[in-house]
Amino acid sequence: MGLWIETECGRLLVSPGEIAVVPQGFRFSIDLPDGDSRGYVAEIYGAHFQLPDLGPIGANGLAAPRDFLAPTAWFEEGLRPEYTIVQKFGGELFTAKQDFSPFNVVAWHGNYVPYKYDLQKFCPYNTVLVDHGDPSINTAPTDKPGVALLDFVIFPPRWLVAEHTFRPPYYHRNCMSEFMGLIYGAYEAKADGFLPGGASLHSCMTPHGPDTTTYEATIARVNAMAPSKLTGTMAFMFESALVPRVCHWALESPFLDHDYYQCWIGLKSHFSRIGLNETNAEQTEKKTEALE
Ligand SMILES: O=C(O)Cc1cc(O)ccc1O
Ligand SMILES: [Fe+2]
Repeated sequence: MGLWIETECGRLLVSPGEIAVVPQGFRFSIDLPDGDSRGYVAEIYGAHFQLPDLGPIGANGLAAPRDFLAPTAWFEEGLRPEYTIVQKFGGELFTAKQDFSPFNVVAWHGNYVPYKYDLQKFCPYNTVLVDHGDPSINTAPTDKPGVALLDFVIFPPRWLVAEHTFRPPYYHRNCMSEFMGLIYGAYEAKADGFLPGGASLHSCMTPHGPDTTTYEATIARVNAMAPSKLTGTMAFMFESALVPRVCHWALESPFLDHDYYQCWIGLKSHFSRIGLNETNAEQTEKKTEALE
C-alpha cells in the first residue's frame, strides 16, 4: 500500500514507486499501513522544487505537470487530547502539545501544496544514435537546474539503442555529488551489490562508473548490440551542488559496504591500436618536430 501522509491540505496515499513532496512549514504525519517500511528522504533548505525547463525538447517529455497530484481537503474534528506537534526550527526539534488535530482545514485554495508523483509516468528521453546522454536529461523536479541544491533524477525502464557506444553510464567525475538509490530491479551500472533499498554516494569529483562485471559484459557485446530494453527497474539520484556529510549513524551502520571499491577491481583496458592508422608515439613525434 505505501504511506498515508496526512497534511493540512488533505491526505496522500503514496504507493511504492511514487514520490511525495511536502513543502516547508506544513504539518504532516505519516502512517505506515504495511508496518515497517523503507524509503528515501531528502530535505532541502532553499528554493522550492520546480520542473526543469524542457529547452529544445519543447512541449512534451520528462515529468508532466498534470501528473503531480495534490490532495483534496480532508479534516479531523473534535477533541484530540495530548496531540503532540514536533516542529523543526533552526535545525533543532521542538515539541508542543495541543488538544485538537492540526488537520482541521476544511477547504483550501492556492498552489503551495503537498503533492505526489508516480515515477512510472515519467517520459524519458535518450540518445537515438550514438553516445550516452548526461543524466540531467532524466531530471524530474529540481530547485535550480545545473547547480541545484537537489536535482531528483530517475533511471526508469527504457530502450537502449545507441550504436558504437558504451551504453552503460560512462566513467566520470562530477562537480555535483551523487546519492543514488535503487527502488526496484537492478541498476544498469551495477551487476552485484547494489540492491533495492540500498544507496551509494559518489561525492563531488570522486571517480566512478560501472562495476567490472558490467564493464566486461558490455565490452564483450559492444560490436553486436541490437536495441535492448531495460525493464523492471527504477533507480534514482539525488544530485546536489553541495557536498553531503555522512552522519555517524550511517558510518556505524552494520550495513555499510566497506568493500564497495572492490566492484572496480580488475578493470582492465580493452583499448586496441588495431585500426588506427597512426600510433600515439608517431603523433607525439610529429608534435615534437613541429615545436622544434
Ligand atoms: O553515476 C551514475 O551511475 C549516475 C549516472 C548515470 C548516467 O547514465 C550518467 C552519469 C551518471 O552520473
Ligand atoms: Fe555518476
